[in-house]
Order: sequence, then C-alpha cells, then structure tokens
Amino acid sequence: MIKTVDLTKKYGDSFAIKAIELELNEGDLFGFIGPNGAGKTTTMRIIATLLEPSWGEAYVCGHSVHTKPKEIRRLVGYMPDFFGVYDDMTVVEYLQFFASAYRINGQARKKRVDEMLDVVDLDFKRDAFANTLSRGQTQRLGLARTLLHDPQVLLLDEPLSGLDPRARIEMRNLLRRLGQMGKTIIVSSHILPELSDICNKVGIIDKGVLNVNAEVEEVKRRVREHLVLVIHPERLEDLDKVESLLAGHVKVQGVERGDQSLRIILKPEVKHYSDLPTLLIENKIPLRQFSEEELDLEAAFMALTKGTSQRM
Ligand SMILES: Nc1ncnc2c1ncn2[C@@H]1O[C@H](COP(=O)(O)OP(=O)(O)OP(=O)(O)O)[C@@H](O)[C@H]1O
Repeated sequence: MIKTVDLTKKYGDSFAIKAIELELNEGDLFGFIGPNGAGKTTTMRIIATLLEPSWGEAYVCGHSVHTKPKEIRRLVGYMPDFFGVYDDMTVVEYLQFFASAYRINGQARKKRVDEMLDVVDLDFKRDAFANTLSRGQTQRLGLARTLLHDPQVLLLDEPLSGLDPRARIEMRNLLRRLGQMGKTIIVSSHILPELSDICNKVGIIDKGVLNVNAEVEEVKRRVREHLVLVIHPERLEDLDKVESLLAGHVKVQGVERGDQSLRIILKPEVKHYSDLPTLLIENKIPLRQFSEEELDLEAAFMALTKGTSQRM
C-alpha cells in the first residue's frame, strides 16, 4: 500500500529526513513517533505528494510520487496537524463545501456528509458553527473532511495533540475503527504509549532517521528482553564510581546517568543480577536504592533505542 525507498529531503546542508524505508500493507495502522522536528510531517507530506523529496521514492498502491501524483491524491487523505475552519460555516456546510471540491454532488453529497458525521460521531453538532467546536470536535471534523473522498490511505499528523483525556480516548477508538475498516493509516505523535495499543506497527524517528520500524508486538517483546535497574547511591559523589564499575560490566548493556541515580540496562539474556549490588557493596558504596524498574513502555523504549540501536 505504502512503500518508501531511500526517501530523503534536504534543506541546504541539513537533512529533514534521511533514507526512510517504510513498507505498509492494507489494514496496517502505523504509529509514527518522534519529537518535534524529527521529520514526521516531511515524510507524510511527501507521501501525500505535497512536497517533493530530494531523492528516493515513495509509492502508494504502486504509484510513484514522481510520476503519478494525481492518482495518489485520489487514494490518500492527509490531515495536517493544524488546519483552519471558516468562521461563517456550520459543520454541515463545511463538509458540503469540501465534498463539492471533490466533485461529490447532489444526493450523493448529502448522503456522504451524513455518513461522515456519523463515523466521527459529530451529527449532534451538524448545525453548530465550525469555529465554536472544541479542539477534540474540530479534530473529528478534520478527520471527517479527510475521509470524504473515501481514501484508502490516511496520513494523520498528530491527531491526538491538544486533546483532553476523554477526547483522546474517543479519537483513539475512531482510529481503531478506521483500521478495522481496512484503511492503511499512518498516525504521528510525539508520545509512544498513546499509540502503542492501537497500532500494529510502530516507527521511531529522530533527527530525520528512522531508528526503529517494527511490529508493536515485536517491540514489546524486545523491550521486555531487557531488565533495567535503578541505583541510587547514598552519597552523590559515588555516582561516578558506580558508573565506572558497571559501564563495562559483562552483564550491562548501557548506563544512563540521572541527577541522583543511574539506570542500568542489562543485556537481554541477563535475568539474575545479585552479584551487582554485592560488587557495589564490596567497593564500599552504600546504597539508598537498588531496584528493578517497572516496565514503562516509553522509558524502556528510549533505553532500548539508545543502548541497542546497532542491533536493529
Ligand atoms: N521549509 C523548510 N525549510 C527548512 N527546514 C525545514 C523546512 N520544513 C521543515 N524543515 C526542517 O526539517 C526538519 C523536520 O521537520 P518536520 O516538520 O518534518 O518535523 P516533525 O517531526 O513533523 O515535527 P513536529 O512534531 O514539530 O511537527 C526540522 O528540523 C525542520 O526544521
């Protein structure tokens, strides 16, 4: 459905995205995660044919963005992270306006608009002015607009951002339903956990580079492979000593330094570590805390991408 090969965009000397390789099939819901400026919007805009790559390829249903942009636009619905609504239009008028832009007219237009209001659960606001909607309702209206021409592929840029917890749950349920309808969806966010339970695939992008691109189940399995220890020495000046004792230890994959404590990422095969506190005590380092970190998907993911990026 979507495939990118060596997809790259440069501005001057800097890379907005670098050699992005993606392959998504029908029904895939891909969580595209990365901090601000990582390259998510750039990637999606190229796939939507709104921006040209510097080099590399992007295909939608086998059509290249270079040679078949018109065909791709028919297949793709792109929802930007910010979009304006017109002050003097009601919700229903807004959707009818865009439906006519897609040349959906007459009875078909009315039917399509009603269906979309139903899909995004906004029928109760059909006669409200679009600029009076809450942020969550506005996002749902944007999604309805994106769905009007029944695109097979949806590119949704941060649809959950700025939503309160309830609106977030509603939007996530909506995305899940769209996935079940067989659409191929890329949905971006800068927060991993909010997408990990609705997506089947996830990609982590940072500074234009796709560090991880895998099935969510596979990622969770990899994350669980690593035990993470939190060590808080009694005396702050011992942080250096703990770090130097453990950084090169045969059981340790990586060490992350905090203000008062250290996170120790153990190698995947390591399940027993009682020799580590013994080692610290033998070296006369009194400990305030030595414990196993609970599985926090986001924290563990970050540790995983830092400590083991060569493996992926
Ligand atoms: N027109 C442009 N000219 C120069 N640099 C640009 C341009 N557009 C984007 N960039 C740069 O490309 C990089 C990627 O930007 P992009 O908007 O794709 O990131 P993003 O992951 O979508 O971030 P956000 O979550 O903030 O939307 C950033 O460093 C950005 O400053």
